[in-house]
Amino acid sequence: MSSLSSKPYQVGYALTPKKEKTFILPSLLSHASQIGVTLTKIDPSKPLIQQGPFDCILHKLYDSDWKQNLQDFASQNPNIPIIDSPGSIEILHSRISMLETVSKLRISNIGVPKQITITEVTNSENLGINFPSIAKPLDADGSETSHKMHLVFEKDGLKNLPLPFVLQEFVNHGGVIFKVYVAGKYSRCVKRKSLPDISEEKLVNLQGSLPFSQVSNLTAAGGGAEGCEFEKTEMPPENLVKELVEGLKEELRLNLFNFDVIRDIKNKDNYMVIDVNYFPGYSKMPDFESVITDFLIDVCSKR
Ligand SMILES: O=P(O)(O)O[C@H]1[C@H](O)[C@@H](OP(=O)(O)O)[C@H](OP(=O)(O)O)[C@@H](OP(=O)(O)O)[C@H]1O
Ligand SMILES: Nc1ncnc2c1ncn2[C@@H]1O[C@H](COP(=O)(O)OP(=O)(O)O)[C@@H](O)[C@H]1O
Ligand SMILES: [Mg+2]
Ligand SMILES: [Mg+2]
Repeated sequence: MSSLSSKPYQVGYALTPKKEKTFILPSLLSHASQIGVTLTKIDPSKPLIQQGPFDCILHKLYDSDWKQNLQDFASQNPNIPIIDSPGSIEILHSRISMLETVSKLRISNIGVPKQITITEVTNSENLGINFPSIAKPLDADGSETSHKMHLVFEKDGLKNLPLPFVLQEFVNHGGVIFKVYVAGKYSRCVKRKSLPDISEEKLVNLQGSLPFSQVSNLTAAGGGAEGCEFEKTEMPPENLVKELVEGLKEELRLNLFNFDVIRDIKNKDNYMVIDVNYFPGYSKMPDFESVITDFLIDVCSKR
């Protein structure tokens, strides 16, 4: 539970309309205001210096005018925390660099699936990637297209996919994914349903590629771990999650992110990180209001 902040704090936020709708919820505003934290909308098209005063800035906008606006503000207000630095966020905008941060940590039992970047599709070359695999848009910049993925069952399935993309080996993981949310010193791991496993038997009958929107066609029941199996699925070891969170925080220098982890069904000690996102959908996390308010108080009081 949040404790009363020592003084009133003003937090300015600059978000897309969609993000504002899912994050700036009445329940967050009311919890924060009870504790002395006011969240105020920033007009990103006007100089930040003329708005406020703010004790910290929260943002998830990436256009160059906004980045310039932030930089001008930062040079005049070097002590006001900006959550987070655009330079640090940028690492997560490529599906290659986002996972390189995980590989750099060299934590035993934690890896990433084998992946390569495809900029053109030729007939001859051997890609060194096993099928099934997933084609993911290289850019993970929050655009509509950045989430449009395809399951690819054979080399022929690479034709006609939007370039450039990352081709990543599909790892059977029992249809359950773990999502780890980080907000400053707080972190929380939750499980969610994921894509179903693809057996060798199923694979022989699958051709070409399939957009994710049609993946439910793969299973009679509509995909993912079925009710009971999902409930029974064990969470990953707490110390492993903690090591990963601390390592990623240090490597990325970010306060607000989440990452997706799967457990390899072939070797249950092995975990793979498949995705890292900046400022994810926190409202789906347990205790969202108090976690975010406590985080904001922490940031504002440290400056
Ligand atoms: O990948 P998962 O874990 O499902 O989380 C998604 C991504 O983080 C999206 O960010 P992006 O598109 O930048 O990858 C984000 O959209 P926005 O931040 O753009 O809104 C969604 O936030 P909510 O819309 O708050 O649910 C969030 O639910
Ligand atoms: N290598 C993989 N093996 C198995 N399933 C995967 C793999 N990569 C992604 N998935 C599945 O696809 C979903 C979307 O992929 P992800 O990389 O998380 O994209 P997004 O950035 O759109 O969330 C994941 O939540 C998971 O269910
Ligand atoms: Mg994801
Ligand atoms: Mg993502």
